[in-house]
Amino acid sequence: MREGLFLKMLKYTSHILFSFLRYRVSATPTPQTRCFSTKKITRTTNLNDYFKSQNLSIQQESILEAITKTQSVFISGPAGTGKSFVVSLATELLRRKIYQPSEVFVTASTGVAACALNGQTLHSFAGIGLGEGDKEVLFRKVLKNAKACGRWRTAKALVIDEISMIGCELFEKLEYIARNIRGVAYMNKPWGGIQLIVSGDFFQLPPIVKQKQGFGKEFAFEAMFWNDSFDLQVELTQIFRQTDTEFIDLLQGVRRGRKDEHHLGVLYRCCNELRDSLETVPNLFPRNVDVNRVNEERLRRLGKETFKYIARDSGKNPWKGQLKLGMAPDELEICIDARVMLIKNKDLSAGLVNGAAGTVIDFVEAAGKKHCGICANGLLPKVRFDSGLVAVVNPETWEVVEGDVKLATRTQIPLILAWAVSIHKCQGMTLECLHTDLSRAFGYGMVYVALSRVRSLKGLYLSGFNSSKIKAHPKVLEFYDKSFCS
Ligand SMILES: Nc1ncnc2c1ncn2[C@@H]1O[C@H](COP(=O)(O)OP(=O)(O)OP(=O)(O)O)[C@@H](O)[C@H]1O
Repeated sequence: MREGLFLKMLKYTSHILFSFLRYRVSATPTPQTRCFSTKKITRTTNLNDYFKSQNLSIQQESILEAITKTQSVFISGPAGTGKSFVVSLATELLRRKIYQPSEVFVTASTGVAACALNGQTLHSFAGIGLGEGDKEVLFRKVLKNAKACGRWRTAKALVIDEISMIGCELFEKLEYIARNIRGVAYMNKPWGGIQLIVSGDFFQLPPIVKQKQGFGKEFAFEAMFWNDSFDLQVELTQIFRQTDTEFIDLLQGVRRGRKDEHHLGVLYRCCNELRDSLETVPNLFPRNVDVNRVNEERLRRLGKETFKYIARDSGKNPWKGQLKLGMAPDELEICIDARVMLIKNKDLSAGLVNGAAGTVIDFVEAAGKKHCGICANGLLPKVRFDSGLVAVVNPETWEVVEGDVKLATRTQIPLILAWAVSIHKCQGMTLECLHTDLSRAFGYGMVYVALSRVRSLKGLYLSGFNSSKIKAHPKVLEFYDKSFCS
């Protein structure tokens, strides 16, 4: 009886404590020169000291504390609030301190997002192929797949990044599989008792769903068990990517589909400021056909000798296939003066980070076997980054890891042509400057994703902009107003 009362009080106190996290606080800009400790978490790490060394915001720290207590958490918030950053720390924490590495599965809705976390797509983890068929059909499909069954049954924690692109139907089907595959003892628990760490911003790119007729629900938050799936739902509010308060306000408005006259004026001015210097600025396009066309045209226009780098892959499908869908291309063709962009963090302190743009200035002999056999002549590109830093870009390896086991790898030069990039591919990136042609923007959230990549208004150039392209889905607005009211 007493124990019941104690548990109730504990639940009530934690409810009060965490309900404050559901409320927004004003976006406070912070300096961007903070550096993070690269210290690894081990079983003996003192977590208070570790959190301090990471310069976490109060909200970020509270999330990690809740995760340490094995709570299931939904981490949301505007672009640049550090959702992915917290997810990476949470993964380390879960693997090194709370569970065994093999009990923690890291997934994302898309190949690009999964590769960024060295994880796998949610579809591959679940063993559901394309996810077609009703929940019972998929459940039986998973039962026939010993490896997928093994994953579901060993999982103690499941990380899902970029949830905005997972549809409601799929979320419900996966919950059903989790609940039914893990044995009778877990049938009454949401997700069969697996601790969920889910992250994403529903104001960003929505799911591409083939709707079952009459289903009527699109977003994962509309799922039957959404609220029961989490002990804590947090909207991070402190923005780290931008520091200029006017730009932060503008982005917050665009995120919620607001067409404030002052902000529209600012955006239309960004259209008028197109200059010659645009030659070197990355162009973000809504559609891949435009991306490929522009990159191809600009490469050929240079008329220089090109060098090809062919990705080297290991492992089996579907993991190998997932790496193909990631950022590193099958074949990278570049030449001197080609505009390129880094697609992996190489040296945070030197600013060699995912999204850093530059120009190829030379090809140099690779020391030792550093070219990893991905280019015929053994030469590696030397790039002058826009920050002024010059670096030879060595091959990097992307991995699909399950626990401590590598399922597949791809080795390639971590560069892509950067005259043009698709808005879908740059979700998650931070860019110093960009030009985006929004004339063919479609759907909800696309304008917001494009604009929020850049650190400041100084670096933003627009064309084809029309205020009707700023759109927030009414259901998303309602969900955020209900769940994180101010
Ligand atoms: N506590 C922090 N202190 C300083 N910088 C931080 C902190 N948290 C995150 N950042 C930095 O802010 C930038 C944006 O973080 P991140 O990409 O994780 O944001 P996000 O919310 O996932 O954005 P998006 O929705 O666009 O993917 C990164 O450069 C990251 O290193």
